[in-house]
Amino acid sequence: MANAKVEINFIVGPNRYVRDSNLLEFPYLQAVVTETLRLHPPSPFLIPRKAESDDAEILGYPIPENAQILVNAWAIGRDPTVWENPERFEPERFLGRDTETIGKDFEMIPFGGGLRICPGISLALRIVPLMLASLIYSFEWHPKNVKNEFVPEDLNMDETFGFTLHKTEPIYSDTLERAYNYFY
Ligand code: HEM
Repeated sequence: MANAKVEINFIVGPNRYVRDSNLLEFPYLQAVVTETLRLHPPSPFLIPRKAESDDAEILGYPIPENAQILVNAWAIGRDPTVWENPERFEPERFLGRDTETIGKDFEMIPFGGGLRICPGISLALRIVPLMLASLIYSFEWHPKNVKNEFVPEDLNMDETFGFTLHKTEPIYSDTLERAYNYFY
């Protein structure tokens, strides 16, 4: 977050708003978003498929006709044969890499792939960084543990699986509460 904040402050300067035209100037922030989508894909099993015939085979496993198929996008993004230190959050691994390859090279498929790839991918890859950049630029974020201390290692990063993936224990933030009280 500190790296992203330095990058955003450098480009946006004081007393202004983050604009969508700034996005190409935030390579680190873009890498943070891509790394987040790799480790925490919001749709961990994509949208279920159905095998339409009985002659399908995947890696030698026969797939019965009408079987419901879930693609584990969460596991693909953490495949140790593809990713170095797969469990580590390292945005640097994406610096200099083109996000246009998401969904095409199948190393990570947070938006699915092929004919039924998420049609909102282009919008999402602009709106999410814009929103995140605005939040980082406009607020100080200090996630606290139950003892009201900021200890990054204490953050519970467990996830609950379902049609969408979410944090089991929400991040509490004074800033979030202040922002909420301000608006409501
Ligand atoms: C970070 C944001 C988003 C993520 C991670 C995401 C992810 C996905 C995934 C994984 C699928 C299933 C693809 C598959 O099964 O192969 C999907 C489908 C879809 N998404 Fe998204 N999506 C996002 C944002 C959006 C937005 C902004 C829109 C629309 C404006 C959108 C519209 C759709 C639609 C209509 C489908 C169904 C496509 C079909 O079945 O043919 N998504 N999305």
